[in-house]
Amino acid sequence: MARRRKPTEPEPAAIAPVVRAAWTGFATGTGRAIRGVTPLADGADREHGQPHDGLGTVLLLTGLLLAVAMWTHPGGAAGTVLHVVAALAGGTAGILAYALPAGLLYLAVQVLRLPDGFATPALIRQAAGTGLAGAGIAGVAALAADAGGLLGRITGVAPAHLLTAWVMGPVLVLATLAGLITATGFTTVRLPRRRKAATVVGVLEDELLLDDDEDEDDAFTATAASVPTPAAPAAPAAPAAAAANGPATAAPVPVSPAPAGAASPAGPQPAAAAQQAAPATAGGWQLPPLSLLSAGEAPQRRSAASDEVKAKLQGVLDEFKVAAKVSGYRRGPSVTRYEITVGPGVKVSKITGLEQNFALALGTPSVRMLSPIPGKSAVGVEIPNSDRDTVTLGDVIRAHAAAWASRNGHRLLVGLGKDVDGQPVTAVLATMPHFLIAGATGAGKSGCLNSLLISVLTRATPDEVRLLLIDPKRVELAAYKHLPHLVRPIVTDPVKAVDALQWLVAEMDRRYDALAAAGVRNIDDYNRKARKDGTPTLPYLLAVVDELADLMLVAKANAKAAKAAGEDDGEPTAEDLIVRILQLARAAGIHLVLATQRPSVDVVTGLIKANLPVRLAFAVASMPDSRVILDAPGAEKLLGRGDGLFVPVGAATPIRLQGAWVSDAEIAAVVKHWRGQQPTTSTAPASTPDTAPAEPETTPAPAETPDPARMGTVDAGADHDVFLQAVDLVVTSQFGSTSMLQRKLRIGFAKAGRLMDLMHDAGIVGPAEGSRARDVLKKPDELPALLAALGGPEPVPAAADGATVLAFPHRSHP
Ligand SMILES: Nc1ncnc2c1ncn2[C@@H]1O[C@H](COP(=O)(O)OP(=O)(O)OP(=O)(O)O)[C@@H](O)[C@H]1O
Repeated sequence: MARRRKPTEPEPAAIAPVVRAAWTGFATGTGRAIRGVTPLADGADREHGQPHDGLGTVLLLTGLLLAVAMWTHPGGAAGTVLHVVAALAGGTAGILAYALPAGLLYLAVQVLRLPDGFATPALIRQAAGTGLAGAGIAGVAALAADAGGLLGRITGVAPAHLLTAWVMGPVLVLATLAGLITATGFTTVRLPRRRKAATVVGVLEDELLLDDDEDEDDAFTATAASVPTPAAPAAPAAPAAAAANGPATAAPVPVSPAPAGAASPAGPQPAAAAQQAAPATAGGWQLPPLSLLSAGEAPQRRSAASDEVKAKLQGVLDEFKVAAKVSGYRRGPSVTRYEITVGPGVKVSKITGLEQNFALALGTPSVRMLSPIPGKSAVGVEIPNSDRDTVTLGDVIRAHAAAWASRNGHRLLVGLGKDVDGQPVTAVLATMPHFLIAGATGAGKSGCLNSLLISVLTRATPDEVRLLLIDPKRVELAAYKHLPHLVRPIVTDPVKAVDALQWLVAEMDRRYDALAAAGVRNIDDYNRKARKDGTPTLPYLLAVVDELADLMLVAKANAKAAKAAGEDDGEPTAEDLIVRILQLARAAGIHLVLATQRPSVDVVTGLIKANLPVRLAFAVASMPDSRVILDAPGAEKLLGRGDGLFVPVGAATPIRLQGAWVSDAEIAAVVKHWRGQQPTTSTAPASTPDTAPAEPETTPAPAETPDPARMGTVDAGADHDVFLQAVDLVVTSQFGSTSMLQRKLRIGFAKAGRLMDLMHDAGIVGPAEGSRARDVLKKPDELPALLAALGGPEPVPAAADGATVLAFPHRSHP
């Protein structure tokens, strides 16, 4: 008769889930502890499943039990049990039983830290090699001293009956050696393989790096002779050599190993390695060390909170009887993406339709569904992490340490952040070739601009990249005002910002003239040729506008007011200029980064958007705002503080990323590094006098001494008459403004800019001073003699009233 269970006795069915839950909790905790001590390997969590915590924990416990049994001899009842275990192990493996716990513990750690499917071939190879070596050792031990246990008898004694011990001995030794070689790979030469983030950006970056290799190599070789030997990055090790390299290289670059926690998810490319490989100097400039950029927190791959969310999502699916399974998750820096595998015959819309229910179950409005997850046949649900990780630019750069350290890569390589898989996202601004960053206030635009600028400043000298910073908000970019990379002081006045854009258009035209004269198609070809010919190269020009709305709206308001007053002079608007640059500037090496917190159609107009395919949206207030930026909804569900959606070149779907962060202290350190540096040699002066490094805002540029000897040599070619009219206008009005010349002489901006440059060459006006009109260095009473010197008509005698008579009748202004 079956025993009746007492009413107080728990049902076995009720015990089982408790035990299972306790075991799962224990195994998960063990796995997390192991992973906390030994971080995942490069790319370990990208394409693979979760680690096997259950199997790993069983192996770990077995290894520990055997270790205690074999290596210690405890007394008491436990000792008796362990003695039996040791006897069993010894009987099976002989003397090898002493090494068995070490093997099991190693295997357990590998199973716990490596995700399913990752490094499986390597693990199988190691296990097979170890097995073969074990069989060989046990066989030899069995033949020599009957100490090989059951295993040794099978592998050594039994075959020796057939082949004799004289044959089996050497065979077993050879088998042992072969096993050891297979397991350790001791004799194989392993070339390091570079792993890259499999983003569209990464691919582009690869192409670019390869493309540039050849000529950049040339450049480096060519300059190596004329430039002092770069100071060894590990300068403390070779102070004497560094000191011998002249002033620019004498100061050793401080190199410190990456602070604790610098391990990046993209793998073991240690910061120190990047520093060692990076040349400290380039063209006489000294590049800042990457150690100025700090490391973030070590990313967490799993957390109890994420496991809980996974269970809740599964709960919702079960509740609505949808045959789908939450098969896993990827924990990114700010959100975790849960993957739902859809069962056969289940409509995907049934899952996506549960968005509100997921939000309700989790108590968060920010649920974003992806159907499907790009590259996978699964539906994604992105849920904000309760504890977000800060992604530092230092970590993103160090994850691409090799690319950053290399002088072969593109100077406009920038770190943007990390994607949901925790992989670094980088981009080459030159391929984009322009970039729109938009988001509500506080969403992370300035953080992103800082990351872009600091990325460039860690790799590019002023000979290689020049910056034009337009900051109508006045404070956002102020930290950069002392950089030698600036082509002019930071422009803070929206009206003057339009002048700066005009200058940029003129610079673009001048560059096109230079490209045409050299018979090349773009700046890269031009620089390649210049290096071969030993002539100056052209720097890239990166213009950053923070805030586009101020510029567009103020300029629009001014134009409207001028029109109302009947003064519409047909000058190009900010939009006209921006569109022109967006359309044409790429070949000239000019790239625009536009940031705005007003993603409305009057700021990000259709024309601007049509020419700006690469965009990054941070959190916005509404879906229409998201549509303005991305042509799709999604940005309204972002979390702010650097959580963004990035549309790279040619991408169909945006990449969700957590923007990289640089602190004010890091910006200050990098700017301080550059401030005050003067190159010992300069390989690439700017293309025009206008692109010479600007004096800081506080120090007005000294007026250039006019050189009368230069006047006769000024040659305006076919435009000589117009040039003389321009000189007349400028000297008479004492106003060295390019736009004034445009208006009065009805000429284009490029021509007006060229005439102004000629006047500068002739010592009539001073150098360009930001967006201000140039100083006029000639007085009206000097005009007749001046015109005569320039080959103009004979001086006209002064009028009887003493007023200067203009040598040229001005065209009437409509
Ligand atoms: N990538 C990031 N990582 C962590 N925190 C960030 C990040 N970006 C921004 N934040 C946080 O959000 C705050 C606001 O960011 P930021 O100044 O970049 O916003 P913004 O979009 O430029 O705003 P505004 O338009 O008002 O200037 C920062 O002070 C910082 O605390």
